[in-house]
Amino acid sequence: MTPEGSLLAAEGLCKTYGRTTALDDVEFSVHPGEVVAVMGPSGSGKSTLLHCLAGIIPPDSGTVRYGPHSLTGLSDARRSALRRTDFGFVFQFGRLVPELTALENVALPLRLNGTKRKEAERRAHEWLERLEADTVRGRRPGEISGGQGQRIAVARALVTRPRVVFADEPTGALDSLNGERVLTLLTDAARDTNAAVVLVTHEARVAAYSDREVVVRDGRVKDMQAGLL
Ligand SMILES: Nc1ncnc2c1ncn2[C@@H]1O[C@H](COP(=O)(O)OP(=O)(O)OP(=O)(O)O)[C@@H](O)[C@H]1O
Repeated sequence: MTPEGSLLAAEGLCKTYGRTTALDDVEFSVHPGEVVAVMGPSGSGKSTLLHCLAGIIPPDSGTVRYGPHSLTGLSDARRSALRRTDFGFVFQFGRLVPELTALENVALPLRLNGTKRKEAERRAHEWLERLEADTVRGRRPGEISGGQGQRIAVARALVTRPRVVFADEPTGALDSLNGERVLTLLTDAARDTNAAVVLVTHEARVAAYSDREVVVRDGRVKDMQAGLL
């Protein structure tokens, strides 16, 4: 796939940790509304790719373009601001704030972006309903199940209406039924809002929820549907 019309595109990404090559001349792009599954064995470079794409870690060389912005050329402060407004994140273990209720957790990204409490909680409530987690809105993360926690994490990632959602093994800690429900809710919601999704996983079944799969092996990316494997 060419990066033409893409929302996020990386070229020539390289990243090493000491003697380990985590990314080796990687190209990657994703379009608005597209769900791309990033697959590959453990240690192949999937998380490093996701972190470089999201501007969390800088590559040693190469570029990441997000819309008109060169992420790699922005200051740390601008990159952080862009992450808060334009990107959403879901991790393997929700990473919810333990002291806050589910509703407060979902409202948090809006509050950090300056939205007033009442409006932030109204929108958080809507997303909790959509993610089928409204019944636990008053509970703290220690008082809910793993599946409920991941639904809350997805609601929190989507509440700001991000243009790109980065999900790193979002169902890795769930049983298959809960995992499938979370994936359905995540990808449906992202498609409805025309958000792009970069979905890192080593579970083959997750690919069924994606529009395209790429495979990372030894730091190199291969596009399955481009027939390069
Ligand atoms: N902070 C770090 N310091 C040193 N080496 C690292 C660091 N982060 C990643 N690596 C190494 O880079 C390589 C790629 O790691 P990465 O976490 O991107 O792989 P992955 O495909 O996401 O693996 P997994 O599926 O197990 O999460 C691995 O060899 C890993 O050990």
